Amino acid sequence: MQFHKYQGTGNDFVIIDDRAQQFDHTDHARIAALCHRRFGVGADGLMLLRTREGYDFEMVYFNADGRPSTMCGNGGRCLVAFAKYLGVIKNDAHFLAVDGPHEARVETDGTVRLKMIDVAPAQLAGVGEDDVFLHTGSPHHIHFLDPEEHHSLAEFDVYGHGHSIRYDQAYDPAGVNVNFVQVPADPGHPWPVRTYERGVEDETLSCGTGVTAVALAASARGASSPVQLQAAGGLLEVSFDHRPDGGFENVWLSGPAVRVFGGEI
Ligand SMILES: N[C@@H](CCC[C@H](N)C(=O)O)C(=O)O
Repeated sequence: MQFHKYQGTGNDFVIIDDRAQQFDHTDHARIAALCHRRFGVGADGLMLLRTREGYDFEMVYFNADGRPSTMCGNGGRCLVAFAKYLGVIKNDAHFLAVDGPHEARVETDGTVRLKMIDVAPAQLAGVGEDDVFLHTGSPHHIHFLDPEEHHSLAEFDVYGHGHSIRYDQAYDPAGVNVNFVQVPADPGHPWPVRTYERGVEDETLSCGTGVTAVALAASARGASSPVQLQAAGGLLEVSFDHRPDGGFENVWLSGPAVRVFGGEI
């Protein structure tokens, strides 16, 4: 069986053209083995591109632990680039993912823009206003670093703090992804973000639904659409409109999505 390796700002995926539905999606141990960084191909997740009536394709997503999960924004963007590579789409896509239908577009420079689900208002997720929760297709806890306490996100212990919030009782039993954000000196500058991902159980270089959640949360702190987010693996952009109820609509995530290599498994 052929596989393809893609990455979107360093969030990397094994992708399989499963239009013939020959991949055993119930074999979670095999999926985890393929994603293993030493014994497998190595990836943050695995996706199947399947056919689906009424859509260009269906996205079936698994985390690196081999289990199916909620929406993956960078994965969705990579799968759109893969659909173009296969000739399943030209530049525009309409596909089905676990959180519902999505539109997407591949721009001439290769940037892939993905429309995300509408998002409910941010909820406070701690004692102060530095912690909020948003569901952008996947659940995200966002912590804004206190500039008095932490001068640099680069030196912050993302694994240690992320792991403890991910397993906090408040998020039982599903758990949560955890994003740490440094407030830039000027809200028009890129917002530095680092993310601990559920299902990878480690920091990843970028998380699409995560930076989307950060951009929406940052709008309460002076950021206006479009917001640029500096993930460890590259730059992403999120645009959105405010809804009268405090939620968000017309949310678009944009950035690069690149084929790295392919092979046989
Ligand atoms: N990397 C993804 C998020 C993937 C899902 C996440 N690990 C979860 O289980 O919630 C993204 O780009 O959004």
